[in-house]
Amino acid sequence: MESSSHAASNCHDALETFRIPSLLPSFYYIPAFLTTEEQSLITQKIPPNRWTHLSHRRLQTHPSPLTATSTLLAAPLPSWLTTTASVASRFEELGVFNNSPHRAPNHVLINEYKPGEGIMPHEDGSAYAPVVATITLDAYGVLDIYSKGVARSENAREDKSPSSRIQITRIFQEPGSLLVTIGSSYRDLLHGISAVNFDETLGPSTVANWEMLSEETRRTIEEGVGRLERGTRISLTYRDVIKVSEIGRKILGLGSK
Ligand SMILES: O=C(O)CCC(=O)C(=O)O
Ligand SMILES: [Fe+2]
Repeated sequence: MESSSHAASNCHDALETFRIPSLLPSFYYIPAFLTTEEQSLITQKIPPNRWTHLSHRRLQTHPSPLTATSTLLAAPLPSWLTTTASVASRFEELGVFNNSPHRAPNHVLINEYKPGEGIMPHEDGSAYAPVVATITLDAYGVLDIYSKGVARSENAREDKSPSSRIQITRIFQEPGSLLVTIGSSYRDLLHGISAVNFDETLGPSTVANWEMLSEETRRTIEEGVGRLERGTRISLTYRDVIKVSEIGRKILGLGSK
């Protein structure tokens, strides 16, 4: 859909260089956003006592989980999430949050996936402005992208089964990379990570950002004939929660840290 690139570019000029060409116009892949050293600086700062254990991954939320009404109690993000490797400044340079209400992230989810773990296809929903900046740490990831529509079926009930969702493509996330999902890609598509120990059939025809991967990554995948063994991947997803309540700051005395 080359014709839509101009409309998408006006506020995200710096990001345009990194647009994944074969997808809807609002996925951007920035390889080597962080060096190996910068990745470990961040990994070392992740607090070991903040994990919530879920069935197929573990999760932590900063500065705090949203309330039942999808509201963030105002509090700054911990500085290690914004100043380490100048992450927040690098987002600014790229204009990642230029169009979001607070023009900067105010919420970060940290997910850790061991080999064989993943996350079911889902959408991130309307609590957040439609922009997510995902940093991949330590090991590669493969994000499966699905349309919200379901495959046609003779049996209407079957339409609701997860297997009938239409997988559009996959995005390969190298360690240290940044993936930015904006606008229609955020609103109109689902994403998930399959709970496998090996990814199979990786290659130019199945990975949307194949041409943007390093030669080393492509060679490794080719040597494995499209098969790659998962390691333990940590993802940091930076978001802008739309509703923010100052009550947390005023009454609970939060935000002074
Ligand atoms: O780990 C990822 O890259 C995806 C995480 C995710 O989709 C989520 O937390 O909503
Ligand atoms: Fe998600």
